[in-house]
Amino acid sequence: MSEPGNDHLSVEDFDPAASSLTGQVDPLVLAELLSIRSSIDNFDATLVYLLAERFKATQRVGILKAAHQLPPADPNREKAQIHRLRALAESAHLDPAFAEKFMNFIISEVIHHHQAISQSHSEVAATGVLPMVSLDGQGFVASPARTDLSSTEFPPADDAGAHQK
Ligand SMILES: O=C(O)C(=O)C[C@]1(C(=O)O)C=C[C@@H](O)C=C1
Repeated sequence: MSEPGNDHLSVEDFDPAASSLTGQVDPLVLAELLSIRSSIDNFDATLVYLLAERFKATQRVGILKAAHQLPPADPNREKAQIHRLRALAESAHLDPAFAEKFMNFIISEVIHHHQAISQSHSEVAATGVLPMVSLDGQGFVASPARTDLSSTEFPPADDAGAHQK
């Protein structure tokens, strides 16, 4: 059984009834709290899946940008995104300032990933060894089996610059 906070906690180890309030509040109140928390748990799981899909998409952007030597950040795109998200947040009765802060937090993480991809792309060009970038905070994993640059996932050379025009 893994401890909470352990990096390798498995989903099955989750105790939905874990609470510091157990034994300290009316059992009926605790039951209602746990019932609401079961929805919160579903929302949180969905957030993780949504974020994972978003990071999969931004990883593709990072690879594209690295392959075409484009800068990791696009400030005008960010301004437009934040403007739109603030409006969406307002209409959804979510604090726009929170929406902006959350979005900026995600985007800054994406930019770090882009920088890591760009650096590994340069290293591939310099060494001919293809590293793989992980999105789970574990850093780079060398891939000794992949040294043939003719079949990397980067767009082919004749594609270079196609999106810069
Ligand atoms: O769309 C891009 O160009 C991205 O790199 C993705 C993204 C984002 O996470 O939405 C991240 C960094 C950029 O500054 C703008 C947007």
